[in-house]
Amino acid sequence: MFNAKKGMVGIMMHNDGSLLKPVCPDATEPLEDDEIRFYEKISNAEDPIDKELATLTPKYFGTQKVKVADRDVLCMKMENFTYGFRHACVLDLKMGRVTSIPTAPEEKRKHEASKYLGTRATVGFSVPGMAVYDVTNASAIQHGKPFGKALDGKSVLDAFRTFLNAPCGSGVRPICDSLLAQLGRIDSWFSRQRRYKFFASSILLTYDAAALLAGAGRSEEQVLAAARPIARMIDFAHAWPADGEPDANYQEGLRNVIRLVTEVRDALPTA
Ligand SMILES: Nc1ncnc2c1ncn2[C@@H]1O[C@H](COP(=O)(O)OP(=O)(O)OP(=O)(O)O)[C@@H](O)[C@H]1O
Ligand SMILES: O=P(O)(O)O[C@@H]1[C@@H](O)[C@H](OP(=O)(O)O)[C@@H](OP(=O)(O)O)[C@@H](O)[C@H]1OP(=O)(O)O
Repeated sequence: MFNAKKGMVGIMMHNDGSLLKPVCPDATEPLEDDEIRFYEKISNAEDPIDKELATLTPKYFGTQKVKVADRDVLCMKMENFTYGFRHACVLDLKMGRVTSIPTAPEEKRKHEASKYLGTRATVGFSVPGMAVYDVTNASAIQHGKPFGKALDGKSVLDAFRTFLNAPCGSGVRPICDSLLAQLGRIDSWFSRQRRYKFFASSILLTYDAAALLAGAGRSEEQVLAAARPIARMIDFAHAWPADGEPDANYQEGLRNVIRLVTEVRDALPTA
């Protein structure tokens, strides 16, 4: 259960269905962890840009200490987008060509710059994880980092097709449309904000593929109500002050994510 590398546990689920994300292993109080400070700031914000940002992330429910094998682990409690899903599909997109903060030690910068070159250099993001329920073959697939490291600017489109269950045809269209509308809100926020540059931060895409099992004859509203598609920003351990500049590193990847989902949608057959 402990992650030997980071010396801590992975994400856990609370009895009420929310997520418990362990924070920096050395932090025993919330003020010692950057990501907690970030969520506290935006969830109590008066500033309109910060307030809007809070609507583009999971809802934050504060912190909680959790006993794991006799250790007190400090966790953030947050909204779980896949709670209650029967066939959860989850795509984690780590945004930006550059994923280390400007003051990171050279060794860390070099290590980060050496990974996921096939997608970072072409589409400006990487795919550290993807879980899909493949409706056509009735099988659940879980891909880790090696899958994302093997992708390039062309094959990443196939990964999006697989993730979106494109072979299911026109039933997938409302899911794509909903994801695109939500990604558009994130893009709009980035076009106006000049407060942050995010490093190694992700966009999470989720939906329940059980919505596609019922077959033809369902209205778009019925598919959407069952699929509950979500596109949100997650993972803010490395938020950096932007000093009045746009976050071009994140925006490049985001525009390509929007392009790829649009390409999958536009190639679907009409109903
Ligand atoms: N709000 C959420 N709802 C549903 N699933 C989530 C949510 N947040 C995170 N996850 C799942 O947990 C995974 C890890 O999340 P996150 O990147 O925030 O944690 P992490 O500890 O920084 O992970 P890593 O170090 O592997 O990047 C995501 O890829 C996703 O599968
Ligand atoms: O070893 P990897 O696969 O490159 O994964 C890294 C790694 O977990 C790294 O942690 P650390 O070893 O620097 O503590 C993560 O860095 P941050 O915690 O600073 O974000 C990286 O994000 C991981 O990279 P990735 O998930 O992109 O493969």
